[in-house]
Amino acid sequence: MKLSHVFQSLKARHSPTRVTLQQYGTLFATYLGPQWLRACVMALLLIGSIVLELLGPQIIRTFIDTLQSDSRMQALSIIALLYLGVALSSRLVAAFATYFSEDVGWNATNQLRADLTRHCLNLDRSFHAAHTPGELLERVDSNVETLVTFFSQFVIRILGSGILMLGILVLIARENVWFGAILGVYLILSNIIFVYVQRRATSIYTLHWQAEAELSGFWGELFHGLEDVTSSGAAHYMMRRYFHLQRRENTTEIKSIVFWAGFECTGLILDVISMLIVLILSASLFVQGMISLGTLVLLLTYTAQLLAHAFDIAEQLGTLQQASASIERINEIYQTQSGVQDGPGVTFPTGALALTFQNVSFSYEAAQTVLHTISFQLAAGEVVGLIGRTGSGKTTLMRLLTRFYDPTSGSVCLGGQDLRQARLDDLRARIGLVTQEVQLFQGTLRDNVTFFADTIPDQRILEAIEQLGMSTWYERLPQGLDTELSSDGGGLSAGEAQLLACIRVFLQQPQLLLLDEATSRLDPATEKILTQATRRLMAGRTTLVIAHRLSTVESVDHIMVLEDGRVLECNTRAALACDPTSHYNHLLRMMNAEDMLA
Ligand SMILES: Nc1ncnc2c1ncn2[C@@H]1O[C@H](COP(=O)(O)OP(=O)(O)OP(=O)(O)O)[C@@H](O)[C@H]1O
Repeated sequence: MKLSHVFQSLKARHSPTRVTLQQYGTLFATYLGPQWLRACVMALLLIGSIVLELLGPQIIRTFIDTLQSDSRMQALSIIALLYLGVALSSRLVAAFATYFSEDVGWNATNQLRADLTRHCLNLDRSFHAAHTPGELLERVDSNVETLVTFFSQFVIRILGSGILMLGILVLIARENVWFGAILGVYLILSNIIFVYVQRRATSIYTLHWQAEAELSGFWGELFHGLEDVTSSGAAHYMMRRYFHLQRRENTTEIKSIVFWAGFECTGLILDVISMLIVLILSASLFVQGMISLGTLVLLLTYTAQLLAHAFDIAEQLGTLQQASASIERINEIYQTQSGVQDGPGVTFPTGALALTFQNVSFSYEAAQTVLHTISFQLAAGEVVGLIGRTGSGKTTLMRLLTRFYDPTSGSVCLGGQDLRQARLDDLRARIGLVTQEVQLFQGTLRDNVTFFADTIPDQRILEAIEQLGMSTWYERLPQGLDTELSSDGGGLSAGEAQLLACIRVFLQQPQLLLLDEATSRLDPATEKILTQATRRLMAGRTTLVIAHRLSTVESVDHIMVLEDGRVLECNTRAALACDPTSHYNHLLRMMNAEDMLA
């Protein structure tokens, strides 16, 4: 059972935020269930340490009572040694229990993190447009991190302390019912207070994490756009924004600290009052001769243990508060379902795929239609050049093909199959995409072209480089496939990054190719290699190329001109070039005039 099942019940709740006991239970069952053997060892060790801790005061009582009635050294020494053995074993067992609980906690959270990452990867573009990478990092990593303690410490300490306190209460009640009753009332009272505080604190922690996530999101954006920020002298404004977000994060953190301090103080006051009552009561029972000195010490030790564990529980409730706030924030992501759902699956033909847009309209937001009833057809293997002003909808059209979004109305068919019927993985494996901004990763050239897939042999990569006509460029790289690249470009120009993307796509062997030409000015050598590589990539593939230069569309079969999300004209390149009334012809004439002027 995966996280989706855990949170399915959350969706049915009235409040989208508060986590119920049942849901905690489901979470534990999901992530601790597969580790049941370790969890059992952990529970056994836990019970062992509890029994040993309960034994300690009993041995002390026997020691004191023996000392008063029969002071033989041998008996006393045996009792003292027994106490030492029990105390040592108790520590040893507790240490093993902690080791197991940490191990179980890490395994559980690693699994949770993997489930959450997978879920985020499957969400559509509108989700990623609404959440910055920094914010997602905060949720997938930091929020899950908080749950390590929840899965490990929480179980061992809350459960352990709870059982221990119950045991102590029973043992105290056996000695004196009144004692048991008073301490029982104390526990119920403190429990009510803890539950109340827990409910209040969750919203405070949530606010704090929201502020933290915003700050992380800001850092992510700042470091990603560092070049733009510094070159435009905007560092000062960005720092102001940073201070604003930092102040908000600090304020919420202070609130949560103050709240927690108040909570601890309440616990402390309750402890002092309880200890005072116990002291007065036990002293009067002893003076009246109703209990022995050993029993008096036993009662006081048990009471001290009881209060210490009640405080420990209070501390652990802090973990629970943080955990519930984390679970809520994780749940928020988990409740988000992708607008693009997997289809039942279809069989695509082999080779290049025909493409049909039928009355396709699309809007990112309901109020603004970006594409208006677009219809066109491309036969298998044809190449269409898309031209149009900025904002005319070229990129959006491509996004519909990769199903980053689905059309608001109409349909897109590839190889005669409606894209919505296809499985996403299957569809995307058939489409090669070269975008303007190629994302590089920290790693070698090999890692970057294979997306870290170690199943692709070097020989295949080198063949791809050769077949794309990029050998001259490759030979210039200092360490060949081992050349280290970094996510900020690592010394590669925009054109070179597109070369790298061409290798990626070539290795993928897609049936449909989508190219978004780099807008930045390329040096003539790189441009030549890139032009050759893209031509070879296009061979035998249906291709849609967003062209920012007219020279790019010189070799295409069809040209489609987009304007304000509408197809202005779509025909063979030759037909449009010959038609003096066409927009393309107008652009050609303008270009020629510019050339003559130059
Ligand atoms: N994620 C988004 N959310 C909302 N609106 C968007 C989003 N992406 C693009 N748009 C809007 O959709 C319209 C078309 O944008 P699109 O990026 O498809 O144009 P384009 O022709 O590719 O432009 P360019 O040549 O500058 O890349 C624009 O008005 C743009 O503001």
